[in-house]
Amino acid sequence: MTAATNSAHAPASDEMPVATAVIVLADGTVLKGRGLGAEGKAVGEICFNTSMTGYQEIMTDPSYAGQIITFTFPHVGNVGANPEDVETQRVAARGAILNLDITEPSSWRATQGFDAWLKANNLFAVSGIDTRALTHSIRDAGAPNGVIAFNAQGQFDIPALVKEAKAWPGLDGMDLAKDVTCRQTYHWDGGPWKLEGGYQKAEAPKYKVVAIDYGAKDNILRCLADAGCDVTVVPASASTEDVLRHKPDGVFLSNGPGDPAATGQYAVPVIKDLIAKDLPIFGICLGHQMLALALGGKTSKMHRGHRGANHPVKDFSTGKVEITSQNHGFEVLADSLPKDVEITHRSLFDDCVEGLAMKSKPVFSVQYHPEASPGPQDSHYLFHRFVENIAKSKKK
Ligand SMILES: NC(=O)CC[C@H](N)C(=O)O
Repeated sequence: MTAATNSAHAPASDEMPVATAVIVLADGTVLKGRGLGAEGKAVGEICFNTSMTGYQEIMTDPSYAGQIITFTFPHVGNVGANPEDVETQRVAARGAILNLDITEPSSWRATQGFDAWLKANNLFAVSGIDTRALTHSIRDAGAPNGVIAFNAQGQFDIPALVKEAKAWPGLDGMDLAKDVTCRQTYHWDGGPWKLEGGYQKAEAPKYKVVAIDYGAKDNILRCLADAGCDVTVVPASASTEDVLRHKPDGVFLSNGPGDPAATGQYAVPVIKDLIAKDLPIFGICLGHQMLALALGGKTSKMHRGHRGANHPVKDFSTGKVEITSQNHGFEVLADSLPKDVEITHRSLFDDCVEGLAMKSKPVFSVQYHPEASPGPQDSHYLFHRFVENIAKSKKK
């Protein structure tokens, strides 16, 4: 982008009494708006998400570590925040870029305003930005690095912020799973959410699953528990022995932030060992990418990535199209996959690999988010596919 832009719905920057927040991109572009949440600043990759709901789940998805999220939907914050709609307790995203100001929360579930929630989580946000223009620029030029800064007095050292944005190395080659993974092994015992009574206890589990946490969203763990898995969560650095000690019937590889090639340095050898043990394996997003690496494939950074809750994906095993929730900036390169791996799912937007499976073993993964949260639940069947694989392999 070359010029400062402001929303048609918000006063232009020169009419604004004081711009209390800025977005400063590495190319020197400055976008001015109103600060929300906590005062301070953060540097990261500026991406966009097209979901119309679920801003709290998006902000708490650990896969957004190192990223500042532009919400293309203009009304963000209008149903407030509550303690249930979070995907992790430690927020990893670095900030939010909004078009309209946050209004008073209007939902029976809200316990606080989104602004207060951002502040309580030490997150920086800016409203009054022409998010449409910013999104078009990301679409055309790729996701830029930038700084989000909120200062109530409107005092910003712009050249220093440009320097900071330029100096940030970017997500390519960055391992962030080590920052967001759990510190210790724990047992997951949360179940699905019901309108009456909120989160339930899961039904009596049938199978033991170890979930390797590279930055797992809680709803994945809830979906595994709901499908009949007794889930033990281990840190990203867990060794093969650490995983096998729990005598799992199956292993789950979680989503997570950063570059799979960087995270794979320590995770891929463990995944290779687990494949060799013939354990049923299911991977989601970063887990899918690292499974591909363990199988001999390659990943690379996408131009703008896929982030939203309306991405059509085709499942070639059934011929069905499902509308999926997505959040990825890296992809598995189809041509890099060995013969024993088939591509099971592809994006109907750009043909990108969205799922793969080994032909000879009960090992499969998807690039998108079947747990939704937010988004449609078309893909929940994958948790049952994993459990069926476990049931079959136990019968052998
Ligand atoms: N949601 C995820 O697991 C994201 C995976 C990876 N960090 C990517 O951006 O592609």
